[in-house]
Amino acid sequence: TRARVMAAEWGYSPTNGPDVWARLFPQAGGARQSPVDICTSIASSDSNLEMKKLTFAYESQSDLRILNTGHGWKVEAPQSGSRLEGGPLGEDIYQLEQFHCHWGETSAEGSEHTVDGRAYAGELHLVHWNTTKYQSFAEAAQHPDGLAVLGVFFDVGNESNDEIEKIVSTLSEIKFKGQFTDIPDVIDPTTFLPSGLGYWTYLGSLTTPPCNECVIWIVYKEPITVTEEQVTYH
Ligand SMILES: COc1ccc(N[C@H](NS(N)(=O)=O)Oc2ccccc2)cc1OC
Ligand SMILES: [Zn+2]
Repeated sequence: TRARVMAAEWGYSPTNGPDVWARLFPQAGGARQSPVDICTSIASSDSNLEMKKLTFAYESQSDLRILNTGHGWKVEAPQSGSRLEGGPLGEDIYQLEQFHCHWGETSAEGSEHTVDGRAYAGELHLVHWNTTKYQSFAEAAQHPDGLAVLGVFFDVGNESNDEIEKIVSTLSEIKFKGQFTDIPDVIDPTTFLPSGLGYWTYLGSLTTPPCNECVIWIVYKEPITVTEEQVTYH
């Protein structure tokens, strides 16, 4: 039936959106689903998180492939030389796999997480997987400590972000879902991170189907500034 056909293509409308994802993707009905609203008044500061500082090391890469996923863009950036560790990640080392962005029709909305009910213009996700315990990204995505995703909020301001511009400037070549192209510039993921490194962390899930409950979320408190053009659909 049409309803079944619609549900097979998940999205964000009333007939195929988050409220019905659990029909096709059972994990979407789970107890640790993302995104969440971060209530800063009940977020507790955890002293042993400070003890083991979160540290990261990335490589610079050029000719990265960017894909239009139909729900945003994704840059495949497997970096065997990258390391994310410490903080909430225990003794395990996580490696960068890809990064992608969520944004909205206007700069009034677009982020997946909200902070005390407030949405940001967009949100960048740097996705890492646990190479200490698992042999592949796909395997890691089946385990509760398999993935670690760094979230960085976008605030709209007057200055553009040069690194984001390297990505956004290629979007005109991939207007349709499934299209991809290579980013000629050298990209250093370190430059996406805010200067203030305070963060919130919680155990959650992929925010889209299949909604696997396999993500240790690390959401930076400080947004980075981009221009309106850099975070809105054209
Ligand atoms: C099986 O592996 C995955 C399957 C699906 C997603 N979706 C992802 N979820 S998120 N926001 O939690 O990273 O969302 C997007 C949205 C736009 C572009 C790319 C990803 C991520 C996965 O691995 C990270
Ligand atoms: Zn995401």
